Amino acid sequence: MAVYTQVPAETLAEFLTRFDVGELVSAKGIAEGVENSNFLVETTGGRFILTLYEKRVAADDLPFFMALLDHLAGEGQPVPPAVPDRNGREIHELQGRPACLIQFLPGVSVSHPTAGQARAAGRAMGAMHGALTGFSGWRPNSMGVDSWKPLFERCGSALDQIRPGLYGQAEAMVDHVLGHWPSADALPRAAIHADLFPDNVLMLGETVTGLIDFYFACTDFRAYDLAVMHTAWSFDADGRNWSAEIGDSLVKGYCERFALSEAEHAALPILAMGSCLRFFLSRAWDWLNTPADAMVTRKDPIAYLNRYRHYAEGRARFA
Ligand SMILES: Nc1ncnc2c1ncn2[C@@H]1O[C@H](COP(=O)(O)OP(=O)(O)O)[C@@H](O)[C@H]1O
Ligand SMILES: N[C@@H](CCOP(=O)(O)O)C(=O)O
Repeated sequence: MAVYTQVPAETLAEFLTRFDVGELVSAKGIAEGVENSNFLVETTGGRFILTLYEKRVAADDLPFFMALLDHLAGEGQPVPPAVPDRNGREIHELQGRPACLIQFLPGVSVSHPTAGQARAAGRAMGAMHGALTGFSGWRPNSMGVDSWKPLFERCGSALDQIRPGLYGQAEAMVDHVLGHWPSADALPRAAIHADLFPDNVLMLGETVTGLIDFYFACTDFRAYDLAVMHTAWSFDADGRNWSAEIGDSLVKGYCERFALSEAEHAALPILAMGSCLRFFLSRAWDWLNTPADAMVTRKDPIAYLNRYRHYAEGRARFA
């Protein structure tokens, strides 16, 4: 459960008076998510998501995320922009944290996507990339390739507390990925989501109703976004089994909406290995450093070591 910061009902009711959204009816902490504190807020005017930004989201980055969401919403993409207050402000402070009131979108995130759902999600990413070609905002990837070795070093030998021998395995992954990563100008760069896991795609049946959680969005290789999606969607939870059907459906759907160049397609395996390393490292760090009293379910880093091996050994491929 991701609620790091509690908001008393009186404080929330007072906060909502800044907006034209009616009066507070109910508020519930949201179980899903690991990064921020999220609440489902009902008012006499409708439903909203209240997000308090924690640890990895820097307040200075919020204007980029909000501009990205406003741009995508303006292009008709299914994303939830922030609700402005009566003075047009989207970014606020609540309980000492940066906070936004966000439009609520219908839909549920799927745990076991079908091929049809994977294809729809791939299409949604392709359409989002198309809509972002006109977006000029820029943000470096704070969880990108330059951060991986420092993060590995910060985890250090404590990795062996997660599983004996993990430090050496992680070191080999870092060496391989950094040694084979495409040079900065080798592939097209653009604004990307960078975390489009199934839990960040809301669906009703095979229709995508929402793309959410843009708080890792950044400028990076565009094809890296598809690689992240492939690593997140086409395996079972512990990363032991890969589904060619799901993986191929994602890529097929994506290419129905946005073209992949030959160079991007050829780079997908190393981009996927980089994605596995990135999520392995952030999960390992969180595993070792999440406060004992945080209402959050830690995510298993080994599931990303397992995925990495599939790509490294050619058992997971790109259509
Ligand atoms: N705009 C939204 N509309 C509907 N539900 C949302 C919206 N934003 C977030 N949620 C719900 O809150 C959960 C956590 O949000 P998310 O942004 O993924 O959190 P975190 O940043 O902590 O990972 C989502 O899985 C979803 O259930
Ligand atoms: N998707 C990442 C963690 C980031 O959490 P999210 O809830 O913001 O998607 C992972 O699974 O490690």
